Amino acid sequence: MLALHFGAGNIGKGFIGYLLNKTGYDVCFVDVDQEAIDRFNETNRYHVELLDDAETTETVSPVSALNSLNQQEEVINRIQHADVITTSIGVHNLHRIAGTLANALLQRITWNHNKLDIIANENAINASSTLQAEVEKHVSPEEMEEILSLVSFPNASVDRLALSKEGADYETALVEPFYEWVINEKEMGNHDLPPIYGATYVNDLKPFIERKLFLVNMGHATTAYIAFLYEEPTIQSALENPDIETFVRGTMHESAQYFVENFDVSQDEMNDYIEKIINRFKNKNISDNIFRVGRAPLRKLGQNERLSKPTQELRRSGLPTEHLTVAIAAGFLFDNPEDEESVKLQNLIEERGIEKAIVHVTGLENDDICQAIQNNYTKLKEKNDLLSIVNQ
Ligand SMILES: NC(=O)C1=CN([C@@H]2O[C@H](COP(=O)(O)OP(=O)(O)OC[C@H]3O[C@@H](n4cnc5c(N)ncnc54)[C@H](O)[C@@H]3O)[C@@H](O)[C@H]2O)C=CC1
Ligand SMILES: O=P(O)(O)OC[C@H]1O[C@](O)(CO)[C@@H](O)[C@@H]1O
Repeated sequence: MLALHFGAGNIGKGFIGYLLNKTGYDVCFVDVDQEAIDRFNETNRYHVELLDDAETTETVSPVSALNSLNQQEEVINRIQHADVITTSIGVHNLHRIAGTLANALLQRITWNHNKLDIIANENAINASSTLQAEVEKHVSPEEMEEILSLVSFPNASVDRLALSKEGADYETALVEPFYEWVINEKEMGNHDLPPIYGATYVNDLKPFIERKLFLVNMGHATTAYIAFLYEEPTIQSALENPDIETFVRGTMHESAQYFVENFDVSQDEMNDYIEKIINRFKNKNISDNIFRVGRAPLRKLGQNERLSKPTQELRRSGLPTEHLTVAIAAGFLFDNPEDEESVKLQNLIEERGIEKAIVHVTGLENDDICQAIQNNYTKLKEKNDLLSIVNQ
C-alpha cells in the first residue's frame, strides 16, 4: 500500500508518517526542502524519538521523498497510484499543492477507479474541505463532480506536540508520547483499507477539532504570547512562573464553558482534559521555543481560530471572557522580526491603530469585546501585572 504525504516536517514525520508506516504503508513524502528529500532517499528511513524519560526511539522505514516543485511528473504519477493521500504543510500552504492535485486527480479517475481519501492534517477547522475548495478552483464544475465520484476529503483533527532537534537534523523527529488523530469516517470514501493504526474514527468531528483548537492550541498560543511579554524563551520556562500557569489555566477554563454549554461533556471531564494539556505543555523533556509555538499570529488571531472563535461564542452565550480578551491582547503584542506574519501585524497596528487592527484581524463584531481587548492591550503594554488585569 502506498501513502503519499505532503509535508515532511515535524508532524509529517513524527505523527502522520509514523502511524501510516505502522499501518503497513510505504510512505512517500512530498516536500519542497531538497536537503531533507535527499536525506530520505539516501537512507530510506528516519527516527522518531519520544520525549519521555526513556527517550524511546523508533525507526520508520521504508520511506522515500519527492520534490513538489521540480518533480511534478513523479508527484502526479504517485497521486494516481496512491492508496491514501495526507498533508501537513500548514493550512496557508494548501493552495500551493491544489493545482498539482487537480491535474493528477483528473488523470487518475480516467483509469484508477479505486476510491481515494485525501486528509489534510492541519491545525484548522475542516482543513480537508479547504483543500477540496482549492482543488475546485483548478477544474470545471463537471470535472469536480467526476473527481468527487471517486475522491473524498475527510476532515481530521491532529494532536501531538512534534518538534525537531536543534540544527538541520532531518533524520529525527521529536514527539511527546501522547497522540490523537481523529478522522471523520462519515466523510470517507474508501472503507476497504485497513483502519489507520492509532487513529480514531468518528461520525461527528466538530467536538474533537474544536476541543483541540480552542483548548490545546489556544492554550499553547496564549502561553507563547504571554511568555514573550515576560521574556521567557520556552513554553516550559514560562509555565514555571505560577502567575502564567494560573492565567493560562484561566483561559482554558473560560473556553471549556463553550463545550459544557454546547456538547455532551461534563465540567469534570473538561477539568481533567485541561490538567492533561497543562501537564503535556510542562513536559520536562521538551524545550519548546515560544516563537515556534506563537508563529503566524495573524492566522492564530483570525476569525475562526483558536482565540477569537471561542471568545465570540462565549460572549454570545453571555459567558465570561476576561482571560481570553487578555490572551488576544497579548497576541497583538507578539513582535518577532523573523516571523512574516508578526511583522505584518505590527505594521498594521502602526498604520491603522490598535482599535482598527483588532476588528480587522479578529473579525470580532462585539464592541464590548473589542474594547476589552484594546484596554488589555494598553495595560499589557504598560506592563501591568497579568493577574491583576484579569481581576480588575
Ligand atoms: N508541530 C506540531 O506540534 C503540530 C503541528 N500541526 C499542524 O501540522 C502542520 C505542519 O506543522 P509542522 O509539521 O509543525 O510544520 P513544519 O514546518 O515542521 O513542516 C511543514 C513541512 O511542509 C513543507 N511544505 C511547505 N510547503 C509545501 C508545499 N507546497 N509542498 C510540499 N511541502 C511543503 C515544509 O517544507 C515542511 O517540511 C501545520 O498545519 C500545523 O498546524 C498539528 C498538530 C501539532
Ligand atoms: O501551525 P500551528 O498552528 O502553529 O501549529 C503548531 C502548534 O500546534 C501544537 O500542536 C499545539 O498547540 C503545537 O505543538 C504546535 O506549536
